[in-house]
Amino acid sequence: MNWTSAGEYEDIRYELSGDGIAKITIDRPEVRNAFRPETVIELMDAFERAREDTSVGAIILAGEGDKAFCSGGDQRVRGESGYRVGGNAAVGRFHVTDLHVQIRRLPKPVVAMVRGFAVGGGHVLHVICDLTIAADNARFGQTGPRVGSWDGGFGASVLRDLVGTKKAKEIWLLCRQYDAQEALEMGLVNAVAPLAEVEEVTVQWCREMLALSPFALRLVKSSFNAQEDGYAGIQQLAHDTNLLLYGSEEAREGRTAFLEKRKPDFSKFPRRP
Ligand SMILES: CC(C)(COP(=O)(O)OP(=O)(O)OC[C@H]1O[C@@H](n2cnc3c(N)ncnc32)[C@H](O)[C@@H]1OP(=O)(O)O)[C@@H](O)C(=O)NCCC(=O)NCCSC(=O)c1cc(O)c2ccccc2c1O
Repeated sequence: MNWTSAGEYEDIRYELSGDGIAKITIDRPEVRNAFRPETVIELMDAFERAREDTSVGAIILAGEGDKAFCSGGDQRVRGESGYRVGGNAAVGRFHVTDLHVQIRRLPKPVVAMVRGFAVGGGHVLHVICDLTIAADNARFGQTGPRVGSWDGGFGASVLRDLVGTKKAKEIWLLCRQYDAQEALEMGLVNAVAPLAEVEEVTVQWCREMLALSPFALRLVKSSFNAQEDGYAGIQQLAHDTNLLLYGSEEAREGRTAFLEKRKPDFSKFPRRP
């Protein structure tokens, strides 16, 4: 696959396939692609770039190298109140909270391509993605309670939706690791491919989606989130469908009547049964 670099970053890479796929890669292999606040800020910028680019229809999230997708928050910059910008900011926070919401809200499918470890906050990242394609060397797990942390947000609720309550509790309470085949069997990933072929397979899945109606895919994603994300999810689905209403003659009559300072005439539009 020939990727073209399309953005200048320090901790990540942003690349385009040329046929509608953006690939965002966490590029910190020396720490198994752990993220620091700066990494998350760059990831958010790249996801926004992919969202705004109308030539992009699917996004791959990956980690550099074969050893890890992502090992979660960089423990070297973890402070008393979160992760610290520059490693020494007086007050830290969880920048990743906003990234989770951004990936859920992004109206294009996001596919995690997992090679090696997806653990801790790195595991949560793949859980939040719409699909996961795992290499046969992938290993999954939560590590929070081992390092004095946990994620009771999407990292618990969406995980439970995927694998069921007992299994989700097992994953969090025991901090075990699971291989790619076990992950497939429990519904944590969509497919497993040989390490050497995982990118080809991931791109193929993206291309299958690129051949489909982009607006239908947008609605599929927001309808799943509507149930899982409560009011915020309903808001996303409602606003997405309002985009469709805006394109109708009926809605145009309302806007045009306002601009022409007359009463709208909706009489010609059916009151659908
Ligand atoms: C990922 C591993 C299983 C890999 O093991 P392996 O044996 O292959 O490699 P090493 O252990 O030798 O690691 C190589 C090298 O990388 C460094 N490193 C690895 N992970 C991290 C990390 N997360 N932070 C910093 N550095 C890391 C390691 O120290 C080595 O460095 P050397 O200098 O010695 O070469 C294994 O490495 C592993 O288990 N890593 C830790 C995984 C982990 O516990 N992650 C943090 C979980 S908590 C979290 O991620 C988290 C983040 C958030 O933002 C949250 C926000 C809100 C709520 C909760 C959050 C949250 O829980």
